Parts: sequence; C-alpha cells; structure tokens
Amino acid sequence: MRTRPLKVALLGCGVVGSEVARIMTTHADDLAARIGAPVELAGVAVRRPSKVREGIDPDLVTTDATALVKRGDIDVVVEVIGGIEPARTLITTAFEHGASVVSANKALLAQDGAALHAAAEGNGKDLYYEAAVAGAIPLIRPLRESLAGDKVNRVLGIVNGTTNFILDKMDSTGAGYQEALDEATALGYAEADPTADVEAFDAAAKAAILAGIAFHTRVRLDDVYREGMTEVTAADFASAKQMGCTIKLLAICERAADGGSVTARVHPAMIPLTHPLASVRGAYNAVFVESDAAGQLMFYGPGAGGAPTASAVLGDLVAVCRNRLSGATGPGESAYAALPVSPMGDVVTRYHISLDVADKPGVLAQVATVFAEHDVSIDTVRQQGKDGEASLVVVTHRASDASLAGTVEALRSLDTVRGVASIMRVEGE
Ligand SMILES: NC(=O)c1ccc[n+]([C@@H]2O[C@H](COP(=O)([O-])OP(=O)(O)OC[C@H]3O[C@@H](n4cnc5c(N)ncnc54)[C@H](O)[C@@H]3O)[C@@H](O)[C@H]2O)c1
Ligand SMILES: N[C@@H](CCO)C(=O)O
Ligand code: NA
Repeated sequence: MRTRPLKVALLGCGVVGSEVARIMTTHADDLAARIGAPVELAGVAVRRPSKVREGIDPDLVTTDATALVKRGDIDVVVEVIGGIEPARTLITTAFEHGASVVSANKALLAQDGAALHAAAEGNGKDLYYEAAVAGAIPLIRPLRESLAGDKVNRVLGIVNGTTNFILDKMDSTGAGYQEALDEATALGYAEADPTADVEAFDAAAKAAILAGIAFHTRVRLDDVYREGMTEVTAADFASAKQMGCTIKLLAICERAADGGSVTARVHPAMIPLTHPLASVRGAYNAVFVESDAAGQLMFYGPGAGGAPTASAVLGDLVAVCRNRLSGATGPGESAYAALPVSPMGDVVTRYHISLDVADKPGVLAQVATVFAEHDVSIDTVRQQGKDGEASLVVVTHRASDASLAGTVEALRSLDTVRGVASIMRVEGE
C-alpha cells in the first residue's frame, strides 16, 4: 500500500458533508485498504466556522473554499454545498488545479452538466455524482457502466425522498401537507429551499441526469416537463383509493417507440396499489429501468438523508481515488446519440379527470362528446350527485397529452361544467 495519503477537500459540512467526514474518519482503515492508499481530510470549507463540528479538527476548517480548491495538493474535492454558485466555479477551479470532483449537486449537474464534464475531461480528471440521484441507491453507475452494452428504453420511478415522505404521510395517516413537510425537513431530507422538492425541480433535475445517461443524449432541466405536488389533495387520494390506486410523484424518461426521440417528465400520478412503486414508503426511492436485453430492473433504497447520501459519496470517493492511483479516469459524458427531446404534448398515457358539473339530463352525453371530438377514448365514468351539482370522474384510455389538453380546454368552456377539480395521469398499468 502507498503510504503517502490522497488528500480530500470537503466543501460544505451540512447534513451530507458532516456524514462524509464522519465515515471518512471511522472507516479510515477500510477505505485505505480498499483504495490502496490512505485518504486524508485535508480541509473543510464551511460558511459558519464557529459551529462545533464533532470529529473534525478545527485546524482543517476554513471559510475560504476558493483557496482550498486552489491549493494544488488536493486529489479529490467533494462538493456538498449545493446550488449553482459558488459550487460551479469551485468545481471548475478544482479541475484546473489538478483535483477530481465528487458532487451530490443534481441542480448544478442538470443545468451545467455538459460544461462540467467538458472541464473534467479537458483537465484529465474525474467527475462522479452517484449521490445526486436517488441518494444511496446505485443508479448512475449501473446505467453508465453495467448497462453500457444494452439499450435503455425507459426509466421510471420515485426519485425524491421528501415528496414521497409527504405523500405517504398524507395517504397513510391523513397528515396535513405542511406538517409532513416540516418533519421531512427536520429529518434532513429536504433541500435548503424545500420548494425545490415540492415543486419537483429536484426530481426534474434528477430526471434530466437519468435521461441523459440512459439515452446517451444531453437532457437539461429545461427539457423536462415538471409539475409539483402542492396541489394534491385529500380528495385526490380518496378518488385514487376508489380506483385501487395511490398517488406518487413520478419521474418518467422514455425513448419514443420509433427510437428517434426521447421525453422526460415529472408529475404526480395515480398508480395501482398492486404496482411495486405503490409500496415505496417514507423517504425511500425506487426506479425501474427497462432495456432491450436485460428487460426490467428495479433499484430500491433510501433516497435521502445524511448517512445514505454519504454512502454514495464515499463510493464515488473510493472509485475516484482508485483511478488517481492507477493514473486513469472513469467514463466521461456520453451524449453521442444526440436525440431530440420531444415536448410533453407527444407523451401518451391515461388520465383521471375530476369535473364539477350541473346535475341535469344530457350533461354526461355533452361531456362524452367533447372527449370523442378530441379523439380521447373514455374507459370509465363515475358520477356522484350533490345538491343539483354533480362530480364526474372520467378515466381515459391512452391518449396524447396534447389531445387531453385540448379536451380539458373545451370542457372548461361548457356552461354545464362548473370547474375541472383535478387532472391526474394514471401510470404503471
Ligand atoms: N440531504 C439529502 O438527503 C441529500 C441527498 C442527496 C443529495 N443532496 C445534495 O447534497 C448537497 C448538500 O445537501 P445537504 O442536505 O447537506 O445541505 P445542507 O444545507 O445541510 O449543507 C450544505 C452546507 O454547505 C454550507 N455552505 C454554503 N455555502 C458555502 C460556501 N460558500 N462554502 C462552504 N460551505 C458552504 C452550508 O452552510 C451548509 O452547511 C446538495 O447539493 C443536495 O442537493 C442532499
Ligand atoms: N431533497 C432530496 C434529497 C435527495 O436527493 C430528496 O428529498 O430526495
Ligand atoms: Na444514487
């Protein structure tokens, strides 16, 4: 074993960073044996230096992250600050000064992944980010390496722990949205600004990263259709139950049937209680990958939290350190397929639409006609009367999102339709 240690700079010492530091210390001997050289925490960049950080030598702590990444003797920079800046500049500066980088920053990778990969490759360094998608679950590496000889057609799953925790609580205990979000935040699952979780920016960033790797195509955050989960109500859960379903926030990345384009989307969806994703509880994540030769694979595990996320960071750290010792780098960006990303209107799926209508003769026929005119075929209709008004729940067969949007617009203009209470896609059947 080499005796000279590999030097690691830790940027950020919050929920994830503090666990990375802890595991580096407690597992130091095993890590050294697995890598073939000791790894040494050479500096920890923080925002609040006065905070007591158990197990971290105060002499290592600095508020000058830029000086730390410019030192020149750092082998690996671990970026767990989050956000776009200063993380982006610190990562590119790290590459320029000879370090490889491990990051958990999905927001940054979804926005600037191509430029960061180019900076890594231009400097002959590694950029690893297993922790950025689905926390502890090995997903990036299986897609990038294990499935490199296969053709992935679909990636579908739950990739945000906070929103799964909230939806699960709302469904199973009837907890209110805010109460459940506060608990997820206290447990260290939520982003610094939890809007990123509940409005699905976080899941969209993960979908962009997954689609990019799965389809060997650049997919950015802006290419991903996004709907958050703040509008999901107890009534939606009740309606889902009547259909034998529950509601999950799903990320779905698909290759078109003709193979010529891809789509990526995140939104709440009803899924049957019999589907394996329906039983994913709390902050757990689960992702199905479908490919030509392998068929269907399922990845399941803790999707958020300090220690689980640190597990993925440490796995990357070991891989990058091994590469440093052997003078190699791991696989870089693979975007050769350059497939176009189609708009949401091209997506074909089923829909659950809840309408408030006048309870009088002919309304059902009127509503059915609007669906037929837009080429959206109805599977089931359920009607409940209430004081001269009625609630009509329509479930469709598969139709394009564009046709469904046209149907809803036309329904809204009917005098007998008082309102469209909710529209939810139905997946996993
Ligand atoms: N918490 C999770 O479950 C989880 C899971 C997967 C990925 N991530 C990602 O990991 C990253 C970190 O998340 P976290 O939950 O640990 O967040 P956090 O807010 O707990 O920690 C970030 C830390 O960085 C510090 N910081 C901010 N600016 C800094 C600067 N300029 N220099 C030094 N330190 C600075 C903050 O003070 C804070 O302590 C984010 O990119 C997040 O998306 C988090
Ligand atoms: N806020 C994220 C952290 C893990 O990426 C989540 O809840 O999934
Ligand atoms: Na992961």
